[in-house]
Amino acid sequence: MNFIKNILFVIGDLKKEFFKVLSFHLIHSFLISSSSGILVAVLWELLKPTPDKKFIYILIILLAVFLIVQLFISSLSYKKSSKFTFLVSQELRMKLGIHIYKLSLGSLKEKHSSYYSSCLLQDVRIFENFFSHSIPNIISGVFSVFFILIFLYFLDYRLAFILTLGIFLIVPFIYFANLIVMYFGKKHIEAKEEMSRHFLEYCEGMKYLKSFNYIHKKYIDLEKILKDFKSKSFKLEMFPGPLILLSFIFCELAFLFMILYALKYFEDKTLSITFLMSFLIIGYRLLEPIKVFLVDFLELKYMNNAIIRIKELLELQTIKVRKSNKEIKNYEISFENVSFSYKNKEVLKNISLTFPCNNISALVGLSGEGKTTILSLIARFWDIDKGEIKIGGKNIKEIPLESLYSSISQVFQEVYLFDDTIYNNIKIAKENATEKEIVEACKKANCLQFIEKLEKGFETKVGEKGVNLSGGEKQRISIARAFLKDAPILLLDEATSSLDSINEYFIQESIYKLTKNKTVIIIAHKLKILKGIENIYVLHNKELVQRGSFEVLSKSEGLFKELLSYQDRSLNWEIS
Ligand SMILES: Nc1ncnc2c1ncn2[C@@H]1O[C@H](COP(=O)(O)OP(=O)(O)OP(=O)(O)O)[C@@H](O)[C@H]1O
Repeated sequence: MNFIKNILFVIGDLKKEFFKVLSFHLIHSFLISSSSGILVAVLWELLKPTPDKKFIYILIILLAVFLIVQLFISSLSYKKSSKFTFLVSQELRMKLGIHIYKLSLGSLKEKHSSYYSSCLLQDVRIFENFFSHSIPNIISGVFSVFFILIFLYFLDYRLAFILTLGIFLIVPFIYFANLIVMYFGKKHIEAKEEMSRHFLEYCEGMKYLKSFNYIHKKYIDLEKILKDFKSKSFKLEMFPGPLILLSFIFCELAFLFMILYALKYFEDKTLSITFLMSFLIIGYRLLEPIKVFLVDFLELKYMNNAIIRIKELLELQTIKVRKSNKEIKNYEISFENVSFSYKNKEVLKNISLTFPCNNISALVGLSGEGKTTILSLIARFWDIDKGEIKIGGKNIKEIPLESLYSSISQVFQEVYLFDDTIYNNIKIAKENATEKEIVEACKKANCLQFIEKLEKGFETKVGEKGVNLSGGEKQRISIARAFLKDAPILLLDEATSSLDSINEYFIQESIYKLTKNKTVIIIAHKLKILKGIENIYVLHNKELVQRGSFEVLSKSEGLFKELLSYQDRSLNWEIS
């Protein structure tokens, strides 16, 4: 009965609408069964020695009315059912979308992005198909069988009992077919996700596959995955199939068995010809909904697998915000004995540092020392294991996410652009930004010139992940976003690494202007650009090893001076 719980879980607050749809299907199946009753009445009248023609006409008119009402209710229940289905799937997709937004990056990264897209698209689609096609069949199957059986019991309980027995005999077959669908259905859904993941990688990584001449190997992998999917699809269809066929055969056998008994009772004179004929007609009508039910009931089990995955996604840990009455006094950021690990890999150990407001601070260290991690922790992409991170004296775990995100502008190492126009890509930083503000931000980020040179200017589509733009152009757009957002905290992670020297110079100037009343943290591998910065933190081996101004650090013995000297040496390096 887990599947009922699962269905109710997915339906959520729409239970009332669901029961309305159910009641329409119920009325519909009642009408279908009742029309069989009218047919029997016609038959009874016809088999009388002197049939009452007038009564037969009345019955036929009644039957016609029933059929019209049935048609009306059927189209109404179809409409209600479709409306309900698309409402549930829309709500479900929105619920999943919001849930994904609330996940910490740690939870989010536990699964491949194809998992989320297959949950949102394919699994919800399975659910959609089930609700729009299978639920009506299952409900009308169950209720039609129920109503017809009641009617048959009124006619002759002995024959009705034989048919009931026949129906119960198929239960073990359904049970085993269900187990098979549960098992192979799960594997099938997983294989589908695996296939979409590989296709995605195959397309996205094409540039690298070509440059490393690796396409052939990747194609063989893809072929294997496609074969695996084919085999799982085949198993899903083939293994439960014979059991369902056997169930059909058992139903037909039960019907034949019933005929044998009916003939026996007829010979015994305990069954009249009228009842015998009625049983033959209506009893046979019982088989149709049973068959439809059997096929669609398996769909239910397949859908159950999809719901289990949807539930799994909804159970992934979201970021929690603790209640607090404390106000943010300013935008100073402080780390107090912070330790952090990615799963089991410790990256930061007992780090304590302060990034003062109205000031620029910098993080320096070798590659992989945890600089980007520190910026991610400020934005609460992950939660720390130990210690406290505070903004203006308030623990970030107590700051509502919306307000935390709106306080931070971030320029990431990797720029992500949406497959939209340049204008809309910049505007994501400030929903209600005016055109003037966007142009101003572009001027500061030194990207107005290149945008205006494009044929469609701001309306140019950047392509998937910004493929139509160069690395430097993408980076400037991402800087323009930060200027536009104008948040009190600015986090710059190698923000100018893809730029030529001229652009880098002008943007740095803009950044320095921007930082007057902000808390700015810069990560830069080119240490020379940190000249004049008072707060530089040097990380090494998970710990903070040096702190101080550029002037002091460049003269003191330590990692900073060593890094600086290597940079000087690399500048003087030449191909001999
Ligand atoms: N999502 C993640 N899951 C697991 N480990 C991660 C993850 N992100 C980063 N790491 C690891 O954490 C360590 C610190 O990474 P981080 O990106 O913070 O370093 P960084 O100092 O910014 O490096 P770089 O200067 O090369 O950008 C690295 O060893 C990296 O492999």
